[in-house]
Amino acid sequence: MSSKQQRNEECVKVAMRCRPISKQEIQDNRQEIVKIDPERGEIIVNNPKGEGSENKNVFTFDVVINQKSTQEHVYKMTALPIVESVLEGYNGTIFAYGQTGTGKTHTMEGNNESPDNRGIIPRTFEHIYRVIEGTPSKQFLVRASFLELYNEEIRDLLAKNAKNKLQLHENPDSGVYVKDLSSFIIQNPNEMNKKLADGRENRKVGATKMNEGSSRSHSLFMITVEMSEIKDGQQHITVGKLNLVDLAGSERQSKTQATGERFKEAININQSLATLGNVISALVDNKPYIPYRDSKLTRLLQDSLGGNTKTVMIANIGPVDYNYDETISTLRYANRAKSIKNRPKINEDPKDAMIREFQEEINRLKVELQRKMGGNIQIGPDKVVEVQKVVVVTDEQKLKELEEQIQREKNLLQSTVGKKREQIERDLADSREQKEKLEKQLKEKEEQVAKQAQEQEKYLQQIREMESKIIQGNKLKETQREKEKELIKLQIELEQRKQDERRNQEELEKKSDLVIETQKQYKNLQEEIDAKTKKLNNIVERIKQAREQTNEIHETRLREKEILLDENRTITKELKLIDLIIEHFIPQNEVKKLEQKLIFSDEDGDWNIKEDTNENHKISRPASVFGFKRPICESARMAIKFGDSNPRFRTDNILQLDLELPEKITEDFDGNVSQKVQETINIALNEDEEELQMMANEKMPIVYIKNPELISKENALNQPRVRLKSAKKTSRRPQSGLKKYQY
Ligand SMILES: Nc1ncnc2c1ncn2[C@@H]1O[C@H](COP(=O)(O)OP(=O)(O)OP(=O)(O)O)[C@@H](O)[C@H]1O
Repeated sequence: MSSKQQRNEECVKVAMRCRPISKQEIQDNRQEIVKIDPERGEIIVNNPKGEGSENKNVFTFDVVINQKSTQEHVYKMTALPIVESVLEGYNGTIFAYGQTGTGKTHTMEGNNESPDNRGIIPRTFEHIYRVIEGTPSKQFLVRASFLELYNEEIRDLLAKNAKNKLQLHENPDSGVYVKDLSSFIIQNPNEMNKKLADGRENRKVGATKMNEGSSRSHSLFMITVEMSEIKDGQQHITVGKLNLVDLAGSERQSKTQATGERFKEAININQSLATLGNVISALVDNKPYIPYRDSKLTRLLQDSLGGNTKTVMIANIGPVDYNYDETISTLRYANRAKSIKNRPKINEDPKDAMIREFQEEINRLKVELQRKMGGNIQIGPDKVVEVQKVVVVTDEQKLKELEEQIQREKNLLQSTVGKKREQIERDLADSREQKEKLEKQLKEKEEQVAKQAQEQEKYLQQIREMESKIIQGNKLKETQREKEKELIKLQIELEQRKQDERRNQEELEKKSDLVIETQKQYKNLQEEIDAKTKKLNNIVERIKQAREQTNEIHETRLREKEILLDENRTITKELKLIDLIIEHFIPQNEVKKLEQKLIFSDEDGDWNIKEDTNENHKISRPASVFGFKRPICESARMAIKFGDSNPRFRTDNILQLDLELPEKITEDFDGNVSQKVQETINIALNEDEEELQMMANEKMPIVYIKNPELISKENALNQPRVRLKSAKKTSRRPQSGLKKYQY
């Protein structure tokens, strides 16, 4: 936003007015909860249910008006500066807001009981015409319209048929306007008051439990003041528009006990007021979208809230405990509205100014009149142009001169006619016939003059009528107005300074509150930081301890690993020896046979001999021989024949027989190992350690070591799982001194 725009910014001025306690409230023994300090612009509302410092609500406004203030004071403090601005060409809005029965209509219209009771609207009328009277340098055209917004429908209160509903329209130049709304040119305050009274007659008013004569609609009295001035030979037109708004009261259905039509009215009233609240909030929060279109009320007030208008909001409240909630709600509403920024500017030379049209029409009529007169008294064309020029600069003096000229010409004409009549009478004797002829000519001339005079009168009448609509001040009142203007200017300046000081003070207080709050927060933060630092130190200490423990565990594990490796080496060594012995001293086919018969049992974690179910492996015996207990071979039979009582070959059942020893082909061991065997053993024992490392896999989870208790489970699990080199071959009874270890 440019600095120029910022300079033009002006906040909505908010005034608060509290009405006096009513007779009914006194009768009901109601407690007064509102205290007002007009000097400080402060209002304190005590919460009837609250306790201690909690029960005080303090608000500051640009203007606060207490219960005893006069209507004149209210006018001076709120409307007067706005009306002065409207007469300079600004737009202005004065609107009263508040709970039902708090004095909005009293503030805006007042009552007719006495002149002192007149409200803002009638005082505005007087003010406007007083200023006009004291400003002869300008011409004014004042128009008035009056409408109400009832159940979201717009009605023209000054129309012949006030029931017709009107529509809202918008155009880029003049903004939102009401189509076909009647507008009356008004020349004085009395006429204006008459229009206000006429409109009031048509306005929807009903009794609620809260207010006998409650306004059931929002009303809007619009005054347009067009001003024309000649400056440096140039015509300047400015237009000021003033909206005087009396809103219907916000209310709670529970309190008003409204039903039927009243209930519907109340819903609509509350709805449009809620929208007004939303617009205020959106403007204050600088939202990108302002919901003006949500109700007709906000559309009508669009220019007054956040637009090109100087706005005063008067928040009306009641003084007693019963209305505490509504009072606080109104004050909060008003407090927010204080921050709305408008950008008022003078409306200069608008295209559609009516005063320009009027002036042009008057000039046209005057030129026409001059032309007619000129034609009669035979004024040359050059002279007409001159007259035309004079007429263009219209004023009362010039018109008088014109009338005098007409009169002079009339007199001249009459004296000429008189002289001619004398001449005719003198010549009468000469010829009767000539006399009659001349008389006829004279009569025709007289008729012509009369007709012309009539026509001139008609034009003059028309001009006078149009000119009367344009009002112009009086020289005599000019000095008085100048003085009054000076005084008002000083008063406004003084009041503005006070209000600025108040706003600055409030801003300062807000800032110091913020500083205190920040300090408090800082203190809290410092405490939080201290607590967290303490926690952090504890955690660091615990981490340190944990690290030390981890190192210890690590070292233990390394030691355990070493031991385990050591054990592994020993086992591997032993296993290799066993392997070697098997390889070299047990026949391979026997080893294979045994391997096939052996099976590892997961249950008991040991090798068992498998039961051979293969039929082919079963020993087939010879079929039984009759007369013998069991099968018997041929040689046994022969032996029986030769008297042998136990002729069976003992080899029939080798398990019951001693082994038939093979023929001895080795020498007895005499303590000296042959060189070949010794070399083989040495190779096995000196083999690379890595190859000796043996770990069982899941199928072979058992190894035999000397000290299994030295291997922790953890270590065992972390060992690389390597299948025993000759697991099958070595899976036999362990060497003495080795113990079974299972991973
Ligand atoms: N400042 C005041 N001094 C004396 N009487 C007042 C004042 N304000 C209001 N009253 C009286 O209180 C009554 C209610 O006031 P008024 O009708 O103006 O309220 P309202 O806010 O316009 O109500 P509604 O919203 O229902 O139209 C009227 O009788 C009025 O004369």
